[in-house]
Formats: sequence, C-alpha cells, structure tokens
Amino acid sequence: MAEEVLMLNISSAPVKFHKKTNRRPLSSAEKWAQKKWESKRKAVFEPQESSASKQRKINQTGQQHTHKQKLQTPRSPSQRSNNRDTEENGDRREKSAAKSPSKVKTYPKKAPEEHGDHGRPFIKTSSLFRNNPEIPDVLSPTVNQVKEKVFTSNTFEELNLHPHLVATLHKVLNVTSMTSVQKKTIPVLMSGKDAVVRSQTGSGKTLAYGIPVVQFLQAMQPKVKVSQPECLKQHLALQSFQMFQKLLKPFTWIVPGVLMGGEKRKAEKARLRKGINVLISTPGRLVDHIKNTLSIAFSAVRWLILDEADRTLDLGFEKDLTVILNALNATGLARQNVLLSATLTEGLSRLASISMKEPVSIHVSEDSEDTDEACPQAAPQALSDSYVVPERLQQHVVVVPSKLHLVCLAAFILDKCKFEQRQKLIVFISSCEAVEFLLTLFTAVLCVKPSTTSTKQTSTSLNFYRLHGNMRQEDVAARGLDLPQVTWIVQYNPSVSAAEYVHRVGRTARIGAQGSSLLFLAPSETAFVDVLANHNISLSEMKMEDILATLMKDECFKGRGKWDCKRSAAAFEQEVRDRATVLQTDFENYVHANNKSLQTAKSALQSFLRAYTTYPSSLKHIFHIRSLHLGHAAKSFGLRDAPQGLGSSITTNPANSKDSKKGKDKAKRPPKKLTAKERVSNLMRSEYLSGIDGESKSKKKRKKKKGQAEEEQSTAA
Ligand SMILES: Nc1ncnc2c1ncn2[C@@H]1O[C@H](COP(=O)(O)OP(=O)(O)OP(=O)(O)O)[C@@H](O)[C@H]1O
Repeated sequence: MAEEVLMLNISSAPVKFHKKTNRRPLSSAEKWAQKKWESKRKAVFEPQESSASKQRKINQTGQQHTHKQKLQTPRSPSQRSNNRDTEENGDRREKSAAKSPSKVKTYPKKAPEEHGDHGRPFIKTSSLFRNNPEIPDVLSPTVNQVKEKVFTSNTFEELNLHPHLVATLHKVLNVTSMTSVQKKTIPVLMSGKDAVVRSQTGSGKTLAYGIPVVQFLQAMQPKVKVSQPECLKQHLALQSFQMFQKLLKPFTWIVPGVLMGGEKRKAEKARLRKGINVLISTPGRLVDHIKNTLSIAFSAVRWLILDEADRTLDLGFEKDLTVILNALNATGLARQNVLLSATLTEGLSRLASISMKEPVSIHVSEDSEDTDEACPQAAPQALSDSYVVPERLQQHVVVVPSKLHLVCLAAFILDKCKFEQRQKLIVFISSCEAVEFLLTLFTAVLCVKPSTTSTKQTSTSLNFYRLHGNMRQEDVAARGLDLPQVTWIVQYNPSVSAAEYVHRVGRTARIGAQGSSLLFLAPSETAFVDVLANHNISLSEMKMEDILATLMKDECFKGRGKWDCKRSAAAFEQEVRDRATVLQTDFENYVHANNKSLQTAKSALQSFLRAYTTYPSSLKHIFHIRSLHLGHAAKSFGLRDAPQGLGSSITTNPANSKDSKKGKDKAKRPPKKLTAKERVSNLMRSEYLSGIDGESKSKKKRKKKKGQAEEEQSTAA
C-alpha cells in the first residue's frame, strides 16, 4: 500500500518579496572560512585532471566520465554497494591524477574519503550533534481543553426538510444523523436569524449552512430564476461548491457557481452573465469582479455566508470584506448572515457587529446532547477565545535544534510511512520554494527502492505530493481541499497564530475520526507552547531521540561501525547518531552534487528565512530571525555551510547579478524600502486573491482609482 506524504504550504501564504540584498560585511574569520570552504568544495567537485590521467581513465573504464556524474544520482543501498569498487578505483584514479603534473591549477588534496558500510563516499559532514543549543524542557501547562461531541442521535428527518433533500443527504452524501453543530445551527438558520457559529474543524459546518440555504431556495415562490445570486459564500470555494452541487441535484433550477484564483476572468464573467443562484467565491476574486464585471449584481442576495471567517480576517482581507459588504448593503435588501469558524477571534466579533443583526451565537459544548437548542447569547464576543480541537486528536510537540530538523523530519516520515501501514501525512512548510525543495530531496533520497540484501525493509514505497499557493489552481483542486483519511499533521514550520495552528491540525481527526499532530519547535521557539495553552490547547512532548531511533530500523543508513543489538544503551545512542549523520550526508551529497540542486537549496533557505520574518509582532519574541543560527538553518536545507550573501543568491536573473552594470548600480543603491501596502500585498499572495496577474501597472492604477471612487460612492450609500 503506498503511503502518502503531502507537503503543504497553504496556510502561510507563499511569500513573494522584493529581492533585497541582506548582505552584511564578512568578518575576517568568515572570509577565511569561506575561502577554505570554497577550496574544499572545488577539491571535491571540480578536481582538475591532467590529460594523461584522463586518457588513463578512458583506457581503464572505456568511457569518459566526470567525478560529478558519479555523485549525480543517489543510489539505492544495493547500487551503492555494487559501486563500491568503482568508487575505490575512481578515488585511486583521482589521487594519482592529483599527483601527475598538470597545467591546470591543482587544488589541495581532498580530505581522504572514508567509505561507510553503505559504500557511498563518506564526505565528512560537520557534526550534527555538536554545538547545538540546550533543549529546554517543554512543560505544556495542563488546560481544560474544550471538547465537543461530534455526533448526536438526531436525524435529518426531524428537521421537516424537503423529502428530496433528505434523500440526497442519505444517498448522495451518505449522512443520516446530524452532528452537534448541525443540530444547533440548522433550526436557527431556518428560522431566519443571523448566526455566529463556532465548532471544531471537521464537524460538518458546511452542511450546517448548506442545508438551510437549499431548503430556503427550493421553497421560494415563484421559483428562483437563473439570474443573480441569491446566496453568497466565501472561502474554501471548491470544497463548498462541490457540496452545493450534490445538495442541489434534485433542484435543477437552482444553479451554483464558483469564482476562485486560477480561473480565467473571462470564463467567470460568462458564467455570471449566464446566471448563478448560489455564488461561492474567494474574497479577492469577488472584489475583482465587483470592480470589473458589470453583469455581477447583488440585488437578489438573501444570504451571506462567511465560512472560516476569521482566517479571512487573519489574512488581512478586511478591506475586501468591506468592499463586499458595501456592495451588498447598497442593495438595501434584507439578508441573512452567517459567520462560521473553528476559532472565534475578536476580529470576528468586530466583523459580526458590523455585518449582522442580533446574531445568535452557537457553540457546541461538551454536553451538547443536553441542550436542546442553540444558546442565543447576546453577542458573539460572549464566546471565549478558547479554541476547540477535534475530539480524538492527539497533539504532540518535539523540540529539535535547527541542524537536526531535516534528518528528524525524514526519520519521522520514514517511521510513519515506511514502517507503519495506512498512514497519510500532511507536512506544513512555510514557503513554496521549501515545499518544492523538500519534495525533490525526499523523493530522491528517501524513495530509494529497498535493497534486495536487506531483510529489515518492508516493500512500502513512499509517495510525496505537493500543494501550495503557487501551483496552478487545477492542480491544487485536483487534490481536493477535503483531504480524507489523513492520519498525521506535521507542522515542520510553526504557524503564524494559534488559530492557524487549530486549522492546520483540523485537517485530521475529522468528523470523529482518530488523528495525530506533531509540531516541530526549535529550542528558541518553545514559548509557542504557552501561546497555545492560552487558547486551551495542550500538547504532549515527543523526544527527538525517539524519532531518530527510527533509523535503527532502516539498514539504508547503517553507521560505519559494526552494530549488534546486544551492545549498551550508549552504543545504541551512538549508532543512532551515526545513522542520522549518514542520512544528513546523503542529503548534503545530493544537494551539493550539482549547481542546480545547490541553487534550489539556497533559494529554499532564502525563502524560509524571509518567511521567518513574517511572524506577527505578537509572536516576534518567539520567532525572531536573530534567534536563528544561519549555519544551522543551512544544514536543514542540506547545505554544508551558510551560503554567503543570501540576498543575492535568489537573483536568478543574470542582469541582476552583481557583475552586470545594472547589478553593480543596484548593489550600490540601498535596498528599496517596501511600503506598508507593498509588504501587505506581498504577504497576501494566497488562495484568497483574485489570482488575476499580468495586468499592466497603468491599468492597475486606473482600476484602483475607479474602485476607490466606487467605494466612496457605495460607502456613502
Ligand atoms: N452529519 C454528518 N454525518 C457524517 N459525516 C458528515 C456529516 N456532516 C458532514 N460530514 C462529513 O464530515 C467531513 C467534514 O465536514 P466539513 O468539511 O463540513 O467540516 P467543517 O466543520 O466545515 O471543517 P473545517 O472547519 O475544517 O472546514 C466531510 O467529509 C463531510 O462530508
């Protein structure tokens, strides 16, 4: 059974920053170290060979090959052992070549290569286990975590719904009994009231509003015509659209439609012209159409539903929501408003107060069976900021020094996906480039076919997928936004808020299923555990050593020494460290095997560092770029040393390189300061945006002026 690992970066928006050189003058020690590294690197990867030794090599091996070709493709253990003699010959050749006089400048002799039992060239990597910061004890305060019962014994028949709707719920959606949030929310919405709904992730909130909306629309007399939208729905567009398509099967005259990033605006305009009754959209896309599509009109809108409302606010889309609310309010039509989220924040309360009329606050508590209806509290702020996590979710945290992040993540993935069955992991990473880098690295190094000689390995193959905001929408949609049977959520890079943490872990343990989560923290980041505790979230600690001990199950990474399990605990620990070092060396060999993989690693490191600067000020005392050790962070991207001038390493355009005239001028000019708006708009590249790129600057300026003028008008209305 193929085990799957999904690298995600949806939650922390893919960050596109202006290229800013963050070069700082190198100290003399750094200059010396850099020269030393440079010569070592050249000695390993660009040994100058004399023509005589080249000729000798051709005679011996009968073909022309370079040192790099040997390192290019990482091998499986069996291939590695088969190549051993070739490598040893190769090394003898290189050593003799190094002796023969040659016109080309010779490099200092390369450090003697050792060969581990695995047969791969054992280029000494700096110790993973030395000079690491102290790992503090993580005391996760005991909190009374809010628990919600997911299911009730009540069925949909009790709701007096249209029989075709009940039949669709049973036959198409395979649901019979209501979840707690559905039992509380549906009657309130069917009574015509506004509602603010808080319920844990994966508890069925989509149907909690979908059912009342469809029940209302199908009962409208005269029947709704395919004209203007009657219902407007925000966020997680595709998943909601698919749900409405299923619910509306018996009611063919009611047409759902979706607007989201990745689609051509022209196609959407055509759909809007044709007529949509239930419009599902992302905020950015809808604002774009409000400003540019004449055929969109809101005079018939009777419902406004903001799902995952606080995440929309968190990503700073209040401005977009204001435009949307103004456009809706301009029609003067009475409408029903629903805000839903697993995490209620004060921003959501603010939004509720400006867009709702005496909303009923609905939250599902532990004793949900006992209360026979929603608790109609005065205002949403009555609901506390304590977050609800899925009932059967087990949350863990592991403290890992930066240098060991990469091998620890790899060991965890191997443990779950190679040595256990039926595991599906989602790994949250902080930038698109890092997702792409880790996908390529893990696919190349971890997905090696099991060697025939080893008895310990199972035949499980690992499958890695990627999902991030820079991908074409179709690809993202193809994976679907509701990810079934996910068993583990791994937050390799911590989220930017406690609410974001809840939404991430909410991708597992859905609708009453079992699930687990693991949060990676560096020793300097452990205070984040207290931030989560403030929202009634408590985690149990997992030890890094226990995760790395997985490598003892995998002969691929056998250390150089002979290992037998009868030896002492200290020997066991040393063997684990050796195997982690072998794995790290594999990663570094792969990264340093050619310039392309080296550049990819560097830009991934650069994107990670830039994403690290985007934590909100409220968390800067925990996640601050200054608390990162650049060299250690580099190791977690398979780089043997911290690349110099990280800022310039991402300028892939030669015109920008420091040697070109333009580059020289640019290097002289102080880096352009980003305005607050530019910083925000750079941060906000995400699924919420209209995703319409490629417009000329002047056209954008004209549109902005027009939008502002309309906004002033509509606000006045
Ligand atoms: N009454 C029900 N019985 C069984 N399964 C249900 C029921 N209602 C919804 N589900 C299923 O539960 C899963 C989660 O539902 P949904 O996505 O609506 O949860 P949610 O609360 O919106 O989650 P999130 O907060 O992550 O968006 C879906 O696969 C859905 O089909």
